[in-house]
Amino acid sequence: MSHLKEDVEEPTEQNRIKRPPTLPYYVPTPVKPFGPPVVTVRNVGKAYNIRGRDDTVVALKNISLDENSEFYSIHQGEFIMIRGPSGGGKTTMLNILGTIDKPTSGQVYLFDRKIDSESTDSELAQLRLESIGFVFQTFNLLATLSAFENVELPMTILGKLTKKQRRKRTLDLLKSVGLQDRIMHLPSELSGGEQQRVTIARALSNTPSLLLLDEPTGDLDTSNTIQIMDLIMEINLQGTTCIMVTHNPDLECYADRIFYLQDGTIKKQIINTRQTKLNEVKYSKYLNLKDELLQREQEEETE
Ligand SMILES: Nc1ncnc2c1ncn2[C@@H]1O[C@H](COP(=O)(O)OP(=O)(O)OP(=O)(O)O)[C@@H](O)[C@H]1O
Repeated sequence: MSHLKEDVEEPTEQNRIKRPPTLPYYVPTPVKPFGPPVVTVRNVGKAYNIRGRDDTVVALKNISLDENSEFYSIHQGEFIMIRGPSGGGKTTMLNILGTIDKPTSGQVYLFDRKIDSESTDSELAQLRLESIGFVFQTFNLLATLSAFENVELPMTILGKLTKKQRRKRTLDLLKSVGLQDRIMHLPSELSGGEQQRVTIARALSNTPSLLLLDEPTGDLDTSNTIQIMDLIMEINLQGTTCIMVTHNPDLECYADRIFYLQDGTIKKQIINTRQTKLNEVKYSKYLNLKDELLQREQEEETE
């Protein structure tokens, strides 16, 4: 089954278009083609044992993302968002897709490689280093290394480039995220938005096929949130598959497809026929207006 954009133009009840890209704070982006499936999930479950107690927490129940089913596989170049209530299993799912965690049952196929409870830690570590980039809410930069050294490190560990090639790629990456003037800064000398840019540059250092992002804008203000989302979308439009967890419903417009996870299962998915960006000025106005209305409502209630 093909899942090119044209195939999903007609919304069904299940795959309805969440929002047409016509609201004033949306900026449409070019329609892009998708490649073959790169992430397939079959009957994945995850149960955590509670230390010191004869008890388990079931975080994921029988999740499948499979061609020919409603929740089809993730295709190369897709931008996926995972949303849902706290404790629903979003981070657990992202960690399993990123091989940071292994499923208790079922299998994940990443670029045709099978990952299950039998996969070895060293095999998964190599797969992560070569093919997967990670961006977290809390930046996770090494505090004693400069922006340059943080970005260069994964390339040094992988050992495929010469020192000269690494240096050029590091500078190119820092330039691509707009940090050419902050190369020697330590993380503590950078703003939150700048630190997240370094994290994104570092995540891209080994040219990953898959970029996983867990609340990448959770600690950022509106302006930085939009700048970081625009940057992630640019990376996605160049062909990198992105899977992002977020609590912010206003960011859904950046995604091609959104999964809603609750109680460890996918409750529904939404397909956007077209990705859109947020226009910072108009979106900020909309947020201010929303705040004003909320404040007025509260004042009226207390009168
Ligand atoms: N290491 C762990 N040990 C035990 N239970 C865990 C562990 N990690 C997660 N859980 C439990 O698994 C369930 C899913 O957690 P998860 O972090 O995936 O949810 P989430 O949707 O990402 O939540 P949030 O939005 O609050 O970050 C929760 O009930 C959580 O308490």
